[in-house]
Amino acid sequence: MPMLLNASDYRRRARRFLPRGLFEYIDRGSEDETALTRLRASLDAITLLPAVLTGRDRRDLDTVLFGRRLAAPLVVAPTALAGLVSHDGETKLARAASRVGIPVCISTQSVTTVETIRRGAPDALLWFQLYVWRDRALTARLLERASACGCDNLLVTVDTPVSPKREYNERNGFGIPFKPHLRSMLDVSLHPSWLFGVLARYLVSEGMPTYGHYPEAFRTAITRADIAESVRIEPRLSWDDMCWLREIWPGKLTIKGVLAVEDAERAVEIGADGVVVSVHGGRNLDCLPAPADCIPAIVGAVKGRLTILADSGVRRGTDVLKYLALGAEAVLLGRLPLWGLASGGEAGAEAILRMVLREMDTAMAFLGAHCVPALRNGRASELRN
Ligand SMILES: Cc1cc2nc3c(=O)[nH]c(=O)nc-3n(C[C@H](O)[C@H](O)[C@H](O)COP(=O)(O)O)c2cc1C
Repeated sequence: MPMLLNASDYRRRARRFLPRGLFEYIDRGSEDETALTRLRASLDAITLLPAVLTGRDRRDLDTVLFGRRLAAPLVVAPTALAGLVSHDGETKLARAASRVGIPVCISTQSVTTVETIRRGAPDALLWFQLYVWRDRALTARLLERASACGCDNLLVTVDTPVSPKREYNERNGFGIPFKPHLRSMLDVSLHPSWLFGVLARYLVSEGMPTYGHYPEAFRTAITRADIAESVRIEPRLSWDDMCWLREIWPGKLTIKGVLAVEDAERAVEIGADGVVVSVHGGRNLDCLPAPADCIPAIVGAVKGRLTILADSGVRRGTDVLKYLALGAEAVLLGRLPLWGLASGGEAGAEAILRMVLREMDTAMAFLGAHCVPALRNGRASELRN
């Protein structure tokens, strides 16, 4: 087994294990992938200023988020189809996150239902990510299920009104439901470990994997346009919908995909508890600004009235520290846990999370920051180039 010492090692291993269509679905961006490049450039441009001679030799990463103590200011981000990366992948991610002491956010578009994930990971801190479906009654029913499973934070994703343009998915024949064609069949057959270790295990148990939360009729009769239409992501989503969700959702409400100060202020007005400053990992609109460039203004406007989370582009513990130093209270990790999952299942997901924690700890030692608030309040926040 090759040494997996950083995120690139895990990514390389994931690339070998996964069919190309699935690997690229996870790895790549949209259109010309300039958002991906911008994300890295923005994080790389940030420097952190250390405090020396602090007289301390231990760092504490624990943090209080939405009133709950966590082992670290990290969250496993919602990622559609994580269950394709490893058999039962979403439950494995939940168990890995639970062992590390951080929450995991289940996607509306997970392969495995929230009920099954809860059964497989009874101690996990579960959050739920919502794509609002056109049929609000079906949407409300889905939320009841998430709440009944103990999901205590709802992340409503508002940055995906339409399907992004990801040309490689079309070229690779990657789509849901999976429609076999020559290229994708060849791709799968060239990855026998995935074919037998993941796909075949679904085929012999529950059949072809698909979106587990979608109504039975949608999953079995995809050609029935009326059903597909009812669970289409609502393209006309508005602040009224957020008010409706605030009324019906009993837990914390966080809006994911906010970049403008005005939108963060609206989030406060409708009674949201948090926002995620995110560009969806550079997977949606290719000309969005980088979150690092948006966080300071949002923090300046709404700090103390909203919990501000961030994601996109994190590949090192130092990237997490940079988002924290800009004022985010926690950071979501999307691709990293998936690469860990592909590399070594549940143990791989846990290992990559622990690697990020170690990288954070080492960097905090260099920075003279003994705890997470010290990063936010200390010299590390006087840092932008
Ligand atoms: C394969 C994949 C699937 C994703 N699916 C969802 C999703 O279903 N809902 C959502 O809100 N965000 C989704 N995202 C975005 C992540 O939640 C997160 O914003 C992003 O991955 C963070 O960037 P990073 O991957 O660079 O860490 C997905 C990301 C990836 C990589």
